[in-house]
Amino acid sequence: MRNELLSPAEMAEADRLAIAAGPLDGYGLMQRAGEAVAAMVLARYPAAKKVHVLCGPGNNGGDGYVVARLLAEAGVDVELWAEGKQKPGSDAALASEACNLPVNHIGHCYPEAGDVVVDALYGAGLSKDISQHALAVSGVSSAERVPVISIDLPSGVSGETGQMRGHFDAAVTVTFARKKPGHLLMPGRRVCGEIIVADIGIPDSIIDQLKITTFENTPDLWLRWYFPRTAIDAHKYKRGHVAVFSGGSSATGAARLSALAAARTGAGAVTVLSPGNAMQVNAAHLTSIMLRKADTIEDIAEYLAERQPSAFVLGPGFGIGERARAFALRLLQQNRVYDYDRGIELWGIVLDADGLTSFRDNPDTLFEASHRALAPPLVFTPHEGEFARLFPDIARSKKQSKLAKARAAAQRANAVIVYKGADTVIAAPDGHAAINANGAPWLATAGSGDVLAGIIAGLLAQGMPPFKAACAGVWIHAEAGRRFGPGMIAEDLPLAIVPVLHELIENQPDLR
Ligand SMILES: NC(=O)C1=CN([C@@H]2O[C@H](COP(=O)(O)OP(=O)(O)OC[C@H]3O[C@@H](n4cnc5c(N)ncnc54)[C@H](OP(=O)(O)O)[C@@H]3O)[C@@H](O)[C@H]2O)[C@@H](O)CC1
Ligand SMILES: Nc1ncnc2c1ncn2[C@@H]1O[C@H](COP(=O)(O)OP(=O)(O)O)[C@@H](O)[C@H]1O
Ligand SMILES: [K+]
Repeated sequence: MRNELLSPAEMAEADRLAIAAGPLDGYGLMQRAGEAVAAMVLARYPAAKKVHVLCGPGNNGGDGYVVARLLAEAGVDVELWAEGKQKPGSDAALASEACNLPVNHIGHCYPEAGDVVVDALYGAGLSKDISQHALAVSGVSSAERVPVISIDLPSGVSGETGQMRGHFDAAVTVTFARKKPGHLLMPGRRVCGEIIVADIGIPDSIIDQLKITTFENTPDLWLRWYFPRTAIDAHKYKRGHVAVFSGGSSATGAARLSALAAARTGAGAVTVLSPGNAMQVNAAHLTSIMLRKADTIEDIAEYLAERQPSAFVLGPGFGIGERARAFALRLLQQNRVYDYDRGIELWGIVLDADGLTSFRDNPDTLFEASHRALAPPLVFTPHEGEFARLFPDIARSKKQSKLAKARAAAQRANAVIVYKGADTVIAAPDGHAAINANGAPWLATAGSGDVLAGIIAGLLAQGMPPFKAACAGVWIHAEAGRRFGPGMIAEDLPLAIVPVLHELIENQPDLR
């Protein structure tokens, strides 16, 4: 499955290249788009009393005229409703000329129960708020439970940002060639319904020419080439050793959740680094996970020299303040270690929660350390609040999408950013980014983020490159939560990832 996400500008470029390469011209692509939508409507809604096709002035509307013509030819009762002025000579104008149905003004459209609405008002060209008339049709459709089939995007949703300027609530959205970021980013994702990607004759070779750097986060992105393989002669330290910093005696649970998750993800050994005052409570709750005292910078230096762990988690339940800053900066002083034989980084750091918030007053000290030439691979896992503390100006931007914000932050921090939420975005400093879409609201439970940090560290420790480790970690975490469903608490998650891992490995013969 191809999982590139195309911005509206990239889609327009694909369109241009496809038309230049032939054999289809713009009008031909529009016919194919209309055919795909009409076929879907006929297959899904064979008993529709009436199909209302709403056409805007641009090419989205053009697709709509093709749909209306094809459905009418198939014997469906079709009514056409339009708004806006078409450009004379445009493909859309040609499509409307080829459709002989009477055109009514959208202001008079009142769909009734049993009807179907095809929303072909605005797609990639959305440039302002949708009209009151369009909103009224959307409202009546929802109230009457009339299914809306949106062409390309629910009108009002930006394909670039997922932001909405008034909107339709689609049952199905049919888009072309590839999904767009707006199909996966909130709030747009909420109103797309089922998303169908139709092939309209733009070949993969054209998409390849665009050098796309935005992807839907699916296993295709990281499973085949990057997922850790466990060598037949592995021993525990060869499988990676994760160290997780614990908070003080009343805040140790978060670190243990991370530690357990790292171990379940396949790290061969995991150690909780605990303040002296929390050793007792940690010891009482750990079995396979090791425990070691780490109160000072010197303790960390000693540990680093002695055990050479392959990944750290710093932040969950750690406490905000000078100690977190000092520990993080000490880890960042350590040089990266690249194993040229195996082609892997030998260690990396996941900074989460308090590890991020501790730098809110002076994030530049963190960024200076992360930009040092030999600094180790870094993954930050902020939720929205933590993101705003570290990157307040980026967070404030009204214009930028969550995708653009995560990219800007990754560049500034020279770290992989996992900008969490229902539409988690993973972005790398080199501009690659992925949007995650397999989660479920059950994941919004205290400690869930701590588990995610542990999963990512577990993968980093096994030599997975940081962007791929972050993408895989987010997907596995989301998949485990989605499958577990209601009633899940963070304690359940480390065990819930096991069947997900089994399935991934089953589906990839050379990982078995
Ligand atoms: N390969 C492909 O990509 C293919 C794409 N195809 C289809 O083309 C679609 C993109 O077409 P498009 O570029 O003509 O843009 P579209 O969304 O029809 O709107 C542009 C017009 O609407 C106007 N307008 C915008 N918002 C408005 C508002 N809220 N309220 C009122 N007016 C508003 C805007 O006005 P302006 O900003 O110019 O003032 C302009 O006149 C794409 O989504 C897909 O369906 C297929 O044909 C097959 C191949
Ligand atoms: N509505 C949702 N749908 C899918 N995933 C969600 C949703 N809400 C939260 N999540 C995920 O749950 C996790 C919560 O992490 P975080 O906010 O750090 O929680 P905590 O600090 O309690 O561990 C993140 O991975 C986030 O992406
Ligand atoms: K639309």
